[in-house]
Amino acid sequence: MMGRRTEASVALRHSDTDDRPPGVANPLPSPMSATLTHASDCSATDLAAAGISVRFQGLAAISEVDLTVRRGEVLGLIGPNGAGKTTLVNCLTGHQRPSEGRILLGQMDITGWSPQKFRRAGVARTFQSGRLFKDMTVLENVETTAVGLGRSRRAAAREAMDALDWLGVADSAERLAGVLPYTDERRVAIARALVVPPEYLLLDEPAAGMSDSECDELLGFVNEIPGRYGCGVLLIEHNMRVVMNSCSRIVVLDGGRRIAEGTPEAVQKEPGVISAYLGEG
Ligand SMILES: Nc1ncnc2c1ncn2[C@@H]1O[C@H](COP(=O)(O)OP(=O)(O)OP(=O)(O)O)[C@@H](O)[C@H]1O
Repeated sequence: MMGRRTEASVALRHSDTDDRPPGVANPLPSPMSATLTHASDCSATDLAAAGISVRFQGLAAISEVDLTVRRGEVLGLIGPNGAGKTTLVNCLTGHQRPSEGRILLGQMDITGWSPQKFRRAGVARTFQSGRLFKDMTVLENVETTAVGLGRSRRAAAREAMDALDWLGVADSAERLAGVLPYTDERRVAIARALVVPPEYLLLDEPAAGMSDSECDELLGFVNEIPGRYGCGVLLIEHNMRVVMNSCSRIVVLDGGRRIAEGTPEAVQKEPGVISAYLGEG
């Protein structure tokens, strides 16, 4: 995982359009400037955190954070290690109950729902660790999710193969998930999250530990998800080159607080962001 200074140096050097790598699609048109968004501004279908705080035995992991994910966008969530990114995603997917604040799906308050209920409502995620069932085949891993979401076995098998095929891992369908190479494991985890198409997909460092080319290839798929599946994507990613190329909008956390939000160009010029990454006061 990259440290503060390394991430910053990449972020601050980067120009958002000029050196886009092969395989990484053009970013979506930017829907907003660097203005802040609050849950009360969100549309009927947005997924939003409204004033979310989480405390662990007195430690404030995140404090009064607002964030809105919209259908059709790739929203980047960045911040130094320990900034609260995973905790926020856990709240947005039902894996962590906030100490304060609300999670909204459109106008519906879904705070406190179970992760299964979030998924049935259309909010899917992947984890930093793949969390595949290692003694099941790749196909069974994806198929089981679809059956759990109400698909017949036949429809589940078909949709699972479609998702695996699109992500380039259909050849591994009958292999045990436990023997997959790391990059394929990540792709299968995304296939599982997409199998009954969600309205929102939250990806927690999907390319962590990959080489630059593996990372670009995977993020090429991520960029296509909104167009192909019609959903909104929230992407936690430490590789700033990838974030700046992939995301139409970025939210920055530091010390559990949201310190900036806006387009990649706007965010990387924010003094608070530069300071957070450089550790300057
Ligand atoms: N279950 C927990 N119990 C106690 N403290 C926790 C727990 N989960 C997270 N924390 C703390 O909350 C803070 C935010 O952690 P979190 O994992 O959300 O940050 P992050 O931005 O995702 O970090 P990283 O980039 O390293 O994955 C950290 O100080 C972390 O140690």
